[in-house]
Amino acid sequence: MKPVRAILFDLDGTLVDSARDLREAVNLLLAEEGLRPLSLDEVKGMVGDGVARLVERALRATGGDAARLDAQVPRFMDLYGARATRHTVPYPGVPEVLAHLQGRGLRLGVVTNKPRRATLEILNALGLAGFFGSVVAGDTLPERKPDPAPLRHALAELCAAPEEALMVGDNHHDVQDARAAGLRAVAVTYGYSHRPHGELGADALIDAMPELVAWLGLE
Ligand SMILES: O=C(O)COP(=O)(O)O
Ligand SMILES: [Mg+2]
Repeated sequence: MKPVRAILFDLDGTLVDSARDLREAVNLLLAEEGLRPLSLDEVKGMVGDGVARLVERALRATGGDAARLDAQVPRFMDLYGARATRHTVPYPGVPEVLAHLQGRGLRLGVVTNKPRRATLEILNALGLAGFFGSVVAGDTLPERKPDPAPLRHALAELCAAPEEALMVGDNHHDVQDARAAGLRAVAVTYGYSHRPHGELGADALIDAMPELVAWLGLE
């Protein structure tokens, strides 16, 4: 097996814990619609497939009208854009691991279903942007994860072949699209997976980002 030379990271639930800010924005939208607020766990169960699916799931779970998504999704983005970095933090060890891997010469990228504007705002605010040679967001291409196109796009930007690349994510989509694009996959157990971790089909499960360095043999 070829050594790993490029790593693509999912954002929400893998690099950053963004659920509190997402919850606040969702609950403001729900309040405007006269609907009940969601708990943090409910929101975690709805993240990972892009903002349109998050808003749709939030409305359905609270008895709202998902027929006006065309207006509700931009409204959510306005509400979220104003508070995307209030409580959002990197998971333990993430900045240190990214610095270590970059220092070892690995090429790093982000592939997320979150829209680009919020993605860049978070990466910049948390001091993570400089680690990544490619950032492919939910609206960068017409396709989103689990379609393998965003992963392939990131690999092309990093000049890396699938056989020498690894995807690290929290969701079955991340593992699924890594497989579809011919990459190895590591899943984190602390994120927002909607399925039991053992069923994700990843090459390895890690409970914290520093375990990735050991798994790669790059201590
Ligand atoms: O669903 C989203 O908006 C983002 O999710 P991801 O970073 O886990 O792809
Ligand atoms: Mg995720």
